[in-house]
Amino acid sequence: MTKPNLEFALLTPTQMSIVDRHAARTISIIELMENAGWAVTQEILKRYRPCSVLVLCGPGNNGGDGYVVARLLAQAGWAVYVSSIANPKSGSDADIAAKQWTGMVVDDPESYIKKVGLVIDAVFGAGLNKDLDLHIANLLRKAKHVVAIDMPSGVNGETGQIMGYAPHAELTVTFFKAKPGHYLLPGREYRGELVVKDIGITFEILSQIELKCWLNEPGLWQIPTSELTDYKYRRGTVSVIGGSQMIGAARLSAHAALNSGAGLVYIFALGNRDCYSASSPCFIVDHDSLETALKDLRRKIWVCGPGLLANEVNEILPQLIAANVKIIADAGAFQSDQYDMLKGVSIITPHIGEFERVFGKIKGDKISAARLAAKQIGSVVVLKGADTIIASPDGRVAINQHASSRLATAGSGDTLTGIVATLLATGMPVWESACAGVWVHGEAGLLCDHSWPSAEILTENLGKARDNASISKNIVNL
Ligand SMILES: NC(=O)C1=CN([C@@H]2O[C@H](COP(=O)(O)OP(=O)(O)OC[C@H]3O[C@@H](n4cnc5c(N)ncnc54)[C@H](O)[C@@H]3O)[C@@H](O)[C@H]2O)[C@@H](O)CC1
Ligand SMILES: [K+]
Repeated sequence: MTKPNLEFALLTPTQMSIVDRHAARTISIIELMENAGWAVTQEILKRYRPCSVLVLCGPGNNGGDGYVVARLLAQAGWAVYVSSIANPKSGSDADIAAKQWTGMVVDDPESYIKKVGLVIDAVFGAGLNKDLDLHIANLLRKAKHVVAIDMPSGVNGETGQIMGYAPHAELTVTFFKAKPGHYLLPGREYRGELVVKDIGITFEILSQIELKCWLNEPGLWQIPTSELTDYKYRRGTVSVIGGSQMIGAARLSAHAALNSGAGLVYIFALGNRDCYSASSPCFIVDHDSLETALKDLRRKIWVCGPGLLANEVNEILPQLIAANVKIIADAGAFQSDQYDMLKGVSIITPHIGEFERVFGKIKGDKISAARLAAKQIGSVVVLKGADTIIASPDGRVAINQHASSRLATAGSGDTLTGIVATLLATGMPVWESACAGVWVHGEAGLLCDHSWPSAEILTENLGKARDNASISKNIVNL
């Protein structure tokens, strides 16, 4: 069993409170709060000129951090006003921090919030457990420049969903590890610049937590690099089912497989064979039956779905599943709400519309929905979007932020299937192949020198994108 990656681990607020409890054995909460406040203050001093500041403090430890920031900014000579949105519980750590604030406490934050140069949002952090009251929302709504401690109040740290209201922060400073809500939409759009600060909690504590969620970055997975002794079969063989009518999608997928490093790419055409043959001298277009193709033990990776009609998928997919090959299913494979037909594939790559067609409307958050779907069909689910989620049936989830709107073009999904197929063909494990493929896809878009690449142009950048993903990283492991 490989050790979980610590560098890119994301912690839910619940996991973070477990970390706090373990940390409290060696470092007191009040000390952690002092460190947190100090860390936030340093980041503010780096970015803003001295100005008047209103610190909005909630009743919990997030508010406690706020009182520390207020004290340290005042010590630095800033004009600081504090407003207690709710008083901390008597004797609590936040209460201790509040008592150390001896400056101005204002009862009418409304009259200050528009006048001050900066608002520090220390209302709620990890402890947010219900929608923001209207009066808190209306107050925060008036703030112009906001620095959020841990999370903009109202952003759910686990799901990124907005609970009633949340301010748009320019900067969010969080502690020890980022939270999924910092990267999931819509939360990601509310947190501004994100800084993760060490506040004295050691990484060893993470061995007490069952890590389940990561940011999708190189180092979470490793892509094989090219070697002197490479030969085409070692690079990997990818086979793509080509539709009889919509022949562009399978070709894009096949091109993406070739350009991301597959040694051989076959197209098994269900019609229009000559068009497939003419489209690239590098494709091998099958002339024999599917049964014969599946007997070739080197052809273990198949793409099924791009450009396929429902009846074509219904005919081919069961044969591929029965042959026990690894399948990446996309597009045409998502035309029915019978998810049972996907059992036996390795990876599915639906966008939200396709996902909901197969698994039903997403109720609640996307991570839970993708995890459940992965479990239901026993396959890795790549739920595509601006915050693509890659969920494994064993519960692991990666959130991808390495992408841009350059990927929002027809055929872009077909290229993703080709990349993922190539990586799977290298022998990488399934979830890791999907994660790495999503990152490489995003990188191919970012490498374009303009904002509007076609899917064909994306495929041209894939070799370089794969190289960039392979650049060795120092991986921190327990
Ligand atoms: N994670 C860490 O290592 C550390 C965390 N600290 C801070 O502690 C915070 C977490 O502290 P807490 O667990 O006390 O949680 P919070 O400070 O986020 O708030 C919890 C309190 O707010 C109430 N509340 C939650 N949502 C509400 C709503 N919508 N309306 C009204 N009341 C609501 C809760 O009932 C509870 O009383 C973190 O966000 C961080 O800022 C630091 O102080 C120290 C170190
Ligand atoms: K906050």
